[in-house]
Amino acid sequence: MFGLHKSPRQMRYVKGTLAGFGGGNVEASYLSSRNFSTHRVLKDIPEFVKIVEVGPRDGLQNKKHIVPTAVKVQLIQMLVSSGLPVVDPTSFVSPKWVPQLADAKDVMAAIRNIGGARFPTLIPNLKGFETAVAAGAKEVAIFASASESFSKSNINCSIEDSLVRYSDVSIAARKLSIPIYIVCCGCPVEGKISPSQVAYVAKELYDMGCSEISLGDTIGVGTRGTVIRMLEAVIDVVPSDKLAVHFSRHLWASSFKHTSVTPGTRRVLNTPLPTQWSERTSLER
Ligand SMILES: CC(C)(COP(=O)([O-])OP(=O)([O-])OC[C@H]1O[C@@H](n2cnc3c(N)ncnc32)[C@H](O)[C@@H]1OP(=O)([O-])[O-])[C@@H](O)C(=O)NCCC(=O)NCCSC(=O)C[C@@](C)(O)CC(=O)[O-]
Repeated sequence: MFGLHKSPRQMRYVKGTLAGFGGGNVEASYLSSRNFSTHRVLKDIPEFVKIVEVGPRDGLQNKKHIVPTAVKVQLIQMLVSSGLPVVDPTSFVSPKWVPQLADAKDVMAAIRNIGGARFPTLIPNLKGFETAVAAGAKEVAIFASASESFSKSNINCSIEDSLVRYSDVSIAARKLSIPIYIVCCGCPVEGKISPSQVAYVAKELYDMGCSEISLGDTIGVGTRGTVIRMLEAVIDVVPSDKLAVHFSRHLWASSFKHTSVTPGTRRVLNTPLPTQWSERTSLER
């Protein structure tokens, strides 16, 4: 348990069942951890773990059938009731691109006053930012890619254009907390993404004032080895306490089973509800 490695006062721990992860929880996974400190990023374990549940947005954005707004709201309420401190509720993206989340305003209106959790919502540009804030969002997340092809297929612009776009958002959002997502381990079009490329995009986002940078294994091809190399490159340029990770289920499983990339790297873990990559490909054009 954390206490084996940290003093009791350092043991801040947010406990939550990992949706879609067979009901296992983080604490139990850590108890079975072994093999610390072979890598720089594994030298320490986090003081606490924050779970960000992204299911209502990431899980539902690729579903073939559009889930009714009331069901989404109920899902969010239940996730908050289960004790999850941060839930990604929806995204303010183009309804032509993601019709599954065209009801973002209604979802936000229904959940904005739910107490006990934060609701960072995903936005792709200034228009999304303004709409989200008008709908009651108090926190937003932008999503950049370290893959040129994925950036184009996901937000229809190059990496450099996305950084300009997000710089505008960052200026507008200065008073808000802005988590960031980056595709890091692999790209459906280009394949492997180099750690230095991830580090470059992460640093740009950090420099523009993003409070948190979540590195995403978006298509679920990351391994413990590739993620460690990527994290080592990123923590050279961004403080580790600003980093989060967003893993697919298999990476979650292997990370926690075999010790994990999370010790020493970050306090925030994202956990999407189970989705199949075959469903996710619907986002590509
Ligand atoms: C970025 C755009 C909008 C560019 O899309 P575009 O077609 O290039 O945009 P545009 O500027 O040419 O505008 C086209 C139309 O979209 C409208 N528009 C423009 N912006 C918005 C907006 N914010 N909200 C609503 N509408 C918007 C705009 O007003 C216009 O409307 P029209 O004049 O045709 O009626 C589009 O590509 C888009 O929405 N992409 C989002 C796709 C998406 O949601 N992908 C999934 C994200 S999840 C992810 O990336 C991974 C993550 C985060 O989960 C982490 C992980 O899994 O690892």
